[in-house]
Amino acid sequence: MTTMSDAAPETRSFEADVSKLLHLMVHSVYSDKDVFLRELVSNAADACEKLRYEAVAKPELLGDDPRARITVTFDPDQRQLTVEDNGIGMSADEMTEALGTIARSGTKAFMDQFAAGKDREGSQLIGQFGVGFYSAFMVADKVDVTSRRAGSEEAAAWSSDGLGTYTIREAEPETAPARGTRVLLHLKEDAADYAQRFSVERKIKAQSGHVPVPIFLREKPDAEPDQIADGAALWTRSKSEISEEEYTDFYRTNAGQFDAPALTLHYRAEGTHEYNVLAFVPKTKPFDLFDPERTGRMKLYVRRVFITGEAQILPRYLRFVRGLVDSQDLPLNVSREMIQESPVLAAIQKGVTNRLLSEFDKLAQTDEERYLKIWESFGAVLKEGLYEDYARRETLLGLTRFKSTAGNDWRTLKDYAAGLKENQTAIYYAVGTDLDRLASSPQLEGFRARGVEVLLLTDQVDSFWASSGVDFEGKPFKSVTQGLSDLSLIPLPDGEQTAAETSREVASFIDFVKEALGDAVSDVRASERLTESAVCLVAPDAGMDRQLERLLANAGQLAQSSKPVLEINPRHDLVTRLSALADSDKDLREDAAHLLFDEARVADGELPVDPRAFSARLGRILLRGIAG
Ligand SMILES: Nc1ncnc2c1ncn2[C@@H]1O[C@H](COP(=O)(O)OP(=O)(O)OP(=O)(O)O)[C@@H](O)[C@H]1O
Repeated sequence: MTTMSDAAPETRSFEADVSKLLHLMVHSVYSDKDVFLRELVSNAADACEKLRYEAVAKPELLGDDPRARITVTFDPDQRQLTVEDNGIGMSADEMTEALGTIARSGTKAFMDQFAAGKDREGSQLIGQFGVGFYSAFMVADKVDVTSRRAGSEEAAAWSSDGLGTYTIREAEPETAPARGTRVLLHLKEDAADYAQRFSVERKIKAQSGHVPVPIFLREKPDAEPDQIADGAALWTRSKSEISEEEYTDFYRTNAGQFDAPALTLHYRAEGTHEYNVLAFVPKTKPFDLFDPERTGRMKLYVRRVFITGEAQILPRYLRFVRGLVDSQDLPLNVSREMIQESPVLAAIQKGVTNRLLSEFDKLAQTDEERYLKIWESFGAVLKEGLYEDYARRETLLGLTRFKSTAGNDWRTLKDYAAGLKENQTAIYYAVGTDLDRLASSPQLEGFRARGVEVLLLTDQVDSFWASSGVDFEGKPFKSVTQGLSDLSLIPLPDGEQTAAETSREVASFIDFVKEALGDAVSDVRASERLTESAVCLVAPDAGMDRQLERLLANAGQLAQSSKPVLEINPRHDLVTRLSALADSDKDLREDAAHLLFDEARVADGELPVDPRAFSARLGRILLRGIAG
């Protein structure tokens, strides 16, 4: 600390974002205020675990008080509640940093959502953004934090009413905890319940009964504390002794979540490496799931000592999984960086990833409905694995579910393969952003007519994996907007005729259109894939899928986009009539050529090439129609 004088408290302003956040907390009509208690207990437990970790290298930090402990004191007369730990503590600088700013990215997004917010969502957001401490201001009109860093003589005191400023000063040593942090809440009038035993005890047991640090409760600072939670690590107990409620409590406290898990995986790996795994798949999807900075949320413990939340235990495409791995074999006394490189960790990563995927598979077989819920929340993330994790691609393809032209239900690739048509050589897909629009795109018509199923892919990631050379049972994936479709080989159902040869007239109209459009297209040709629409756009034969090209172009990753191919339906009334027009109608044919191209662009979700020219052409044609 550079400027803090001995006695005088120094008043500082919160960072602008903190002020906004506090304003939201203070004024929220948010009903589930209990979460503040879970946040404070969870911070206290984290502080104890951090100390346990630092004490591996520096046992002297523990002094004569080696047992971690959280003490909660309620005082109904003073309307106060205190959460105290004997963990790592904070120096004055650390307090200014931790309790005056918001370090995490995405906080702005949090606040926008919170402000817009429905209560239930708000409660889920608090945990996700590490704004936990500030939630104390939902129930307190003043918060005092006194802390002493482990191993330090000095202590510091922070205080705020949550209204824009806080004070920080040196604390008199005798008023501060010998080690660790004390958070004292001056409760608001309508929050007096949090100073009552029945309420505090019940809430802590329900919300935080499974934190890995024992919790004591006492009435007033000089009373004898009772232990209300034993701090036994839930994951070391046997599965058969643990109830679903206990798992859910643990998940909520440990992962800062507010829903119930959609899937719980708890097992002990034995053999070359020994470790316990307790992992949860959430029910609801965090909204920062696609934030590029979002990393995995699995914590690493070594023999019950918390090591880091940063170890990448699972691949990125499983970043929605919460929980922990507790290893028996990793050394405690190496740095976090070294642990990351350890072959033991690599073995754990492999083991846990495989196990999770096989649990998904099992669930898909035994309880499809539950699996589909998980898929609906996290399928778009799992699919990233299709191009990031080549070795597990087949497994992941087996887990992937699709919407398709075959109906509204989710489909598997096995379902698709079972319905392959005679001479069908590929698995066809269409990519877009909107399912309904995709389902009605003209490119699908010829496939529909032949009963060929087309997968309808609407997640961003789909463009990437589907065009990365994937195949299933020997059949490659092929975009319906890409190149020539080989539809002519697939017979139409009985009674329907295969396309007749394109007439000379139509062929020459096609040549005319090609000339009229010039450089705007790479080709104009008769289409096999259209049955009802007059025109559609497809990618050139060797070109990229059109949706992928659009994505890359929008992201500025494409120097030059390719020219599309305009396909014309030679059997369409409009086309045959235009083809039959005399040469003297050249102007009309020219307008029609451009309008057909614009129509195809619009069907693809794009704008006409030149809106003014478009209106002029449309106007001319309408006038001609009116004039008869
Ligand atoms: N009891 C405590 N002991 C030591 N440090 C603490 C304590 N409480 C809070 N802190 C510090 O304040 C920071 C901010 O706490 P806050 O609850 O707002 O977010 P967080 O704990 O980082 O995130 P999350 O709530 O998602 O776990 C913590 O990261 C920690 O550094």
